[in-house]
Amino acid sequence: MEKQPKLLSSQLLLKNRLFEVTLQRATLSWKDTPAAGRRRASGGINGTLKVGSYCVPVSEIIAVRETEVDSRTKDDGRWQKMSQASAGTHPFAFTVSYVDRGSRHRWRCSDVTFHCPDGALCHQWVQTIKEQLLLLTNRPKHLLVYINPFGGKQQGKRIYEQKVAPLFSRASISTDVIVTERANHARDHLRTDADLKKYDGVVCVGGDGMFSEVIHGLISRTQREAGVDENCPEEKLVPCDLRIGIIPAGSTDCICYATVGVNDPITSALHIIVGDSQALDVCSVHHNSTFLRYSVSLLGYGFYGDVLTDSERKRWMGPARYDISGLKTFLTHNYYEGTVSFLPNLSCRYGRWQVIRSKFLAINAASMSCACPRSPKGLSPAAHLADGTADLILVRKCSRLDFLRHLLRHTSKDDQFDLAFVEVHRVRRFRFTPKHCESDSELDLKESGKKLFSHICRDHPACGCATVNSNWNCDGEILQHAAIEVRYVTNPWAGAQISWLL
Ligand SMILES: CCCCCCCCCCCCC/C=C/[C@@H](O)[C@H](CO)NC(=O)CCCCCCCCCCCCCCC
Ligand SMILES: Nc1ncnc2c1ncn2[C@@H]1O[C@H](COP(=O)(O)OP(=O)(O)OP(=O)(O)O)[C@@H](O)[C@H]1O
Ligand SMILES: [Ca+2]
Repeated sequence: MEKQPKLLSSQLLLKNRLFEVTLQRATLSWKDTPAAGRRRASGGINGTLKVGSYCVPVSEIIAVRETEVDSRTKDDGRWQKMSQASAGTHPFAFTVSYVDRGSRHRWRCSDVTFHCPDGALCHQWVQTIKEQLLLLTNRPKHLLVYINPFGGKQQGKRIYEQKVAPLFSRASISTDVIVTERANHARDHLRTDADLKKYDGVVCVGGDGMFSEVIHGLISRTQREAGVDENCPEEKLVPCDLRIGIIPAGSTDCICYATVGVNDPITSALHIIVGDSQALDVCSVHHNSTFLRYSVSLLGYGFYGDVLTDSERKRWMGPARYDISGLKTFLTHNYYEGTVSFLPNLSCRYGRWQVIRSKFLAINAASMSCACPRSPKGLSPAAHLADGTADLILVRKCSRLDFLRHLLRHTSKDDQFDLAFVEVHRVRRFRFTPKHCESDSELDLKESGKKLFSHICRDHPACGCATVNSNWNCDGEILQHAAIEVRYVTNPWAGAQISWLL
């Protein structure tokens, strides 16, 4: 193997001890020098070389700067007193901020300060690291940020200002920040007003609903500019070339959790800074030939539709609304009759549609795992993020106790699909027609002012336990139609590349 030359190698002081510091093969490393005598054992970062040795890939360096030398310096958040001798022999210093990978996918920004014997050497280190950082072309420089001040526990603004903005500024990322004033403010601004050429990405501070606003704004704008008709289900959409980042500040945060592994604002900010990206599946939802919405996480009819419908009236409760509405919906135990048709993801290009007519407690299409703090492995743990398919989970009518067994398995290691009344299919397209609008009378019913959910189930006139139709929960938004057709909007064979996370 060809030996790559060291870009830089010097003996520098770190916390009053001499370290051999090298920059080589896009990695900054430092290790105790033999002259430094016996060392206490110390844990490594980002892959330990050995005791007292550390390395950080340049791709995980956030920033480097020359530092004022005081006889006291701050390392790892603690004040260290530099000995007079060290301050005298090494009066120049530079600080490297880097990603410190913690446990369970949690990232933090740590600082390490190296002291140099002369100013020229210090300057050379800073310049060389800066030059290496400039080679990383996937990092964003200008971002457009939308903050939903009312998402989740209404902490979006504080989270951004206290945890995220200081990191963006340290990484020399410039931002235009818009605090939204109404629902769909971000979507409409992206769709028509925003000067997108100025930015390398769009960041939303909020939950899944804010991410949904951003993808709707960006996808619609891109299609309009390319002359693609979103209402036509057969049209192939043009991919957007802006990346989208999420700073989690919502109630479910499942898109963030399922892509990053944790819903932590600092971790997400660091992923954005280092330019990480992840393709996501996006599916389009149509009713007849009318475009309704795009979805990236869950399309849920029955249980999750009813939870959402009920929870919207309890928004003031914050994230707890889902637990209260979840309990209420569970106790109500509604089921819905209808026909699900789907195109399985088989290797044959012209697969056959399968049709299932039944009574369902829930019909869930998970385009990704939908992992979230309530369910760390998600609704469908094996669903892929960008394969052009969804896992269609059909939960047929069963007893409350059986449904509880199914729900409980979302919170444990047990298989939620290994139950007689649950089946799961990996699909590229699907349709649903509720029994009561099989003749396409749904719209007429709505227009004549009859609320569908006020209909009493014919099977249970006495108890009134079941309504005729549920609503679709589309990434946390209620759809206006129960009869829908869903397809993955990009090439079903290559996987979707429509939107991607920073
Ligand atoms: C007994 C405990 C069972 C716990 C079962 C937990 C399953 C949780 C599965 C969460 C799946 C989230 C899917 C993501 C959907 C997002 O696009 C959307 C927008 O953010 N969020 C929701 O719709 C928000 C959906 C939130 C749903 C919460 C459901 C809570 C059910 C509670 C049932 C209690 C039964 C207790 C009986 C004694
Ligand atoms: N300024 C605003 N005023 C009122 N609603 C807003 C505002 N900005 C955005 N919204 C709407 O708030 C809704 C919820 O936002 P968001 O997704 O951020 O939080 P959440 O619903 O609590 O979290 P999750 O979607 O993760 O469950 C979205 O539908 C969004 O359109
Ligand atoms: Ca998928």
